[in-house]
Order: sequence, then C-alpha cells, then structure tokens
Amino acid sequence: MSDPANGDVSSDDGTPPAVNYVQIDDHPRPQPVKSGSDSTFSASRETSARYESRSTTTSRAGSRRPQGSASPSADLPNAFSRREVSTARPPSSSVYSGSNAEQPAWLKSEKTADKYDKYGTRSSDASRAPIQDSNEEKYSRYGSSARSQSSRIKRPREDEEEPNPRELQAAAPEEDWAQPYSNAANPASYQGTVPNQAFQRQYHTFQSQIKDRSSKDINSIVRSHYNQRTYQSKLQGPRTQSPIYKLRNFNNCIKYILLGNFVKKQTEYEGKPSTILDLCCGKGGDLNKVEFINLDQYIGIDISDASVKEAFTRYSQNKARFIPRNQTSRKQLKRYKFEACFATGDCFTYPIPEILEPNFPGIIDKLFPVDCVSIQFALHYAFETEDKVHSLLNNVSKSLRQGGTFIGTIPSSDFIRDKIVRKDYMPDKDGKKRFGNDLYSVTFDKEPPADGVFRPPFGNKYNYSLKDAIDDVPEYVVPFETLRALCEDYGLTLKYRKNFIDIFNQEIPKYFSRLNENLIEGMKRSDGKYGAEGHEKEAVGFYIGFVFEKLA
Ligand SMILES: C[S@@+](CC[C@H](N)C(=O)[O-])C[C@H]1O[C@@H](n2cnc3c(N)ncnc32)[C@H](O)[C@@H]1O
Repeated sequence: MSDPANGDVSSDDGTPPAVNYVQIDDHPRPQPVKSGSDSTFSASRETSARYESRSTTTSRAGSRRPQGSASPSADLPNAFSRREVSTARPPSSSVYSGSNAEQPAWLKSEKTADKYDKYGTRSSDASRAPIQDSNEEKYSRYGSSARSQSSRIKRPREDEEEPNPRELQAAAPEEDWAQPYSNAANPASYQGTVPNQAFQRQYHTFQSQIKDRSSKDINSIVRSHYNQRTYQSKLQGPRTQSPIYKLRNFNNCIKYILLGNFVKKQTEYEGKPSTILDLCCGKGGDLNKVEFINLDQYIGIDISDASVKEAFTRYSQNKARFIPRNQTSRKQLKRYKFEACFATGDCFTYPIPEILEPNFPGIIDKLFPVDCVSIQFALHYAFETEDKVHSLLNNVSKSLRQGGTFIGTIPSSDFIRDKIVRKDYMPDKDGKKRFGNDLYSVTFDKEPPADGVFRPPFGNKYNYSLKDAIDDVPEYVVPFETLRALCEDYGLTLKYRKNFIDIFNQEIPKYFSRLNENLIEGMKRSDGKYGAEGHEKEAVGFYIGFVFEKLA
C-alpha cells in the first residue's frame, strides 16, 4: 500500500515540506543483474546463492524454507558469514573522510580482518581509527555524517522558489517520469515552463503512469511507481491540502506509537550504537521517529532509487539544519542527532550484507545485530512468492540481536476475509471483485475464495489504490497466521498485533502530549475530537501493526 503514511518527502510531523530540491550526484548502484524477469540492484545471483539455497524443505508453517538446517534460526549467524572476501580493500564513503569530522558510531572501531565472520556480533571497541579510503566520489552519496556534506547542501530559504519541473523531469529517468497531473486544473500552465504562481498554490493529486504493466514484474512496477511518486511529490503543492492529509497523520501517529513502545535499546554494552534497520524505507518518512525514540543510528534500504535519494536529502537537511539562536516558537526545530546511511536494494531477494557492504564496508561488523528491524507498509509486496518471504525473514532474523524487535504494518488479512465473507464488494468495470470507498480500493485479480482464506498463502494478488498516494499497484494478501508461523521458524515470536484503530484508541492518551502539535492537529475530526472518521477510518482500519521479538 500505501504508504498511506508517507511515501512522502514531506515531514511526517504535519508541517508542509520545505520546497527545496537538493542536487546530489547519482547513486553509484551496483550493476543491475538481470535474470529472467528479475532485475535487481545488488550482487550477482551466484554470490547470493552462497547465502541462500533455493531448494527448500517443509517448515512448521506448512511452507518451504531454505534448506540447510532443521531450524532456520539455528544457522543464522553462519549463513551470512561464509563469504569469500576479496583481498582488495573496498572503497569507503567520503563522508567520513574529514579527519576532524565527527564519525558515525559504527565507524569508531577498526575494520577487522574477519569482518565477514562476525555478522551476528557487535564490536565494542569504540576507540580506534575509522575505516577510510579514497574513491570518495563513488561512495559519497548515502553515508551518514552530514557535516562533511554541508558544502553540497542547499539550505532552504523562506522565499525559495518551487523547483522547475523541467529540471526535475530532466533528472528523472524516462520510464520513471509520468506526464504529471493530467488531472490538474491547468496542466498547460507549467508544461515547458516554470509553474505559474496560481498553479503552485493549487494541490495536485498524485497520479502515476506506468506503461505496459502487464509485461512488468512486481519489482519494476513498484520501483517505477515510487520513483514517480518521489519526483511528483515535489510539484504537488501544499501537503496540508492533500485529500489524505489526515490519514497520513494518523498512520504516522501509529508508527510513532509502535516504534515508541517496542524499540528496545540494548544497554549491556557501553558506547554501542543503538540501531534501527528500516527495510523498504521509502523517502525517509520515519526519520523523525528515529529522533523521537532517540536512537544512535539509522540504516534505510529501498528498491526505489529516487526514494532513497530523497531520504538521504531529507536526512542531510535535518542533520545540518540551521537553528536560529533566538527561536521562540513552540514548534521547536531540532537537528537530528542520530547518524544514518541509505542504500538501494531489494530486501526480498538479497542478503542485507550484499546490499550494504559494497557501499559501507565494515558496516555489518560494526552495527549488526541491530536493536530493531522495521518494515512499514511494505511486507505485503514480499508475499508474491514464498521464496521472497523466506529471504526477507532470513534477513530480519539474522539482522536482529537477541531481544531485538521486528516491527511492521501490513494490510489485515482478517479485514480482507470479512469483506469477502460479507460480500461487501462490487464488481469493477472489468467485472473484477472490488471493495473500498472514495479514498482507497482493493481489486482482486482473480475470484477470491468464498471463505476469504487464501490457499496457498502466497501470490494472492490484488491491486491497491489510495487517493493521492498509490495508483493500482499490485500487492499480495499476507495471511497473518502464515506470517506468524514462518516468523516462529526464524526465531521470531509474536509479541503484539493490533488493528490501527485499536492501537490509536489504546495508546493515544500516552502519546497525545508527546507528539508534534502539527501531527496531532492534523488528526482533528469534524466533531473536534482526534482520530480517524468516515472514509478515512475504514481506510486506516485496513491495516494492523505487529511486533515480533527475536528470542535466540
Ligand atoms: C508504501 S511505501 C512505504 C515506505 C516507508 N516504509 C514508509 O512507511 O514511509 C513501500 C516501499 O516499499 C518499497 N519496496 C517494495 N518492494 C521492495 C523490495 N523488494 N525491496 C526494497 N524496498 C521495496 C517501495 O519502493 C516503497 O518505497
């Protein structure tokens, strides 16, 4: 889905985004590897195969899992560590190269010869020299310490102009650029020129255009969609005018609550960075939450390169933010204290080290296992195939320390089942079963089972739309019991599972005064109370939040 919550470059605290385009260089992606219909940004399939056997065996969940152990969790530490290491020292990010610059916590210990053998442990030596290398250009993009990047950052000014759509279009790969806002009042007013002032003041609802959908795989559709969304979001106008402004605030509020309640920092090792791994991080919509829960380190990965770039820009701006000395506003501007790094990659196909190590050599050794793996509004894309779910859970389990939490938000399979059983749907124009309302819709590709229980539990596709956010993007039903049973197989035990409405009702008293004023005010209902109502309520009720804990 949606990122109903975000997928949005703008601040999740409800403030309209600073309209500021920061030009950074292109991301030095590892070469895409095409294999059949599968295109990825990461390492070769041969390399991957060393980590994950594709042959499978039956698990307790009644499904298949990678072969090699009776319990997937039993061989986790080893599975990421049997890696042939090139003796050539990989280049590291230039953002750490300034000798006086403060280094991110994970670089404060020295690279060890056996770094690939240590996935699953944390080094506590914070006193040695950082990993450094030359090749600054290539790896300077998505590192964390924004200080040394400051010369690249164009700071927002109050009177700064909207970006020129032509420049944005030029910056976007052709396949990722939709003819924007064909539904806008006067699109001709900006095509080929800087948008006029009247156009800038209007809000333009997001609309994606993806050519030849039927011939594209899910990754290509998802990537194109979220890339387009990233480019267009800069041109849409004041975010407060979005038809899903309240819904976004509500969903952000839920994520604050989940992360606030369930990220447990490790305390036993002094000086160790508390770390969150944000899988499918989008445009960094959860960065403010990392500051809110006071972590040391954020790692974001997403398959959409434009989103990752945007997340990095957003982080950099907030890290290097200028705060006036005499600031008196209640709305305190805060500079991020935590460090962050970002990478483009497919979290459902490749091991995390394969995605991170090429750009951040030593990162696995220094930051993993992490305190929390978060996957917000994205796990449903993995349920296309059983292999993808196994790859994801393998990544989650191996990335987490004991006692660490796996926190996510997904469409509720109970909600979907109820809709089907109650026949609460209408045929769409093509005769397909569809439910939803003015804000969202779910359209099944094939006739759903009458009892609402999908068998087998993978590959059950529907197309999801959310006004101003998601345009008919394929998603897959996540039967919760299947997820729970598979998680058990990976040493992850269910701690919490609740519908969004219940989460809000139970937790908001604790969070009401702690959350940003704009976020709270952005959830005000027509009766003066706070929360979701009407169509928004049904649209957010489609989701649940879950928390698993890594036991061993
Ligand atoms: C609805 S957005 C959620 C973004 C973010 N988690 C949030 O809550 O703001 C879903 C994200 O999942 C990403 N995604 C989908 N499939 C992916 C994959 N295989 N690997 C990495 N990211 C993926 C998309 O690019 C998109 O940014």
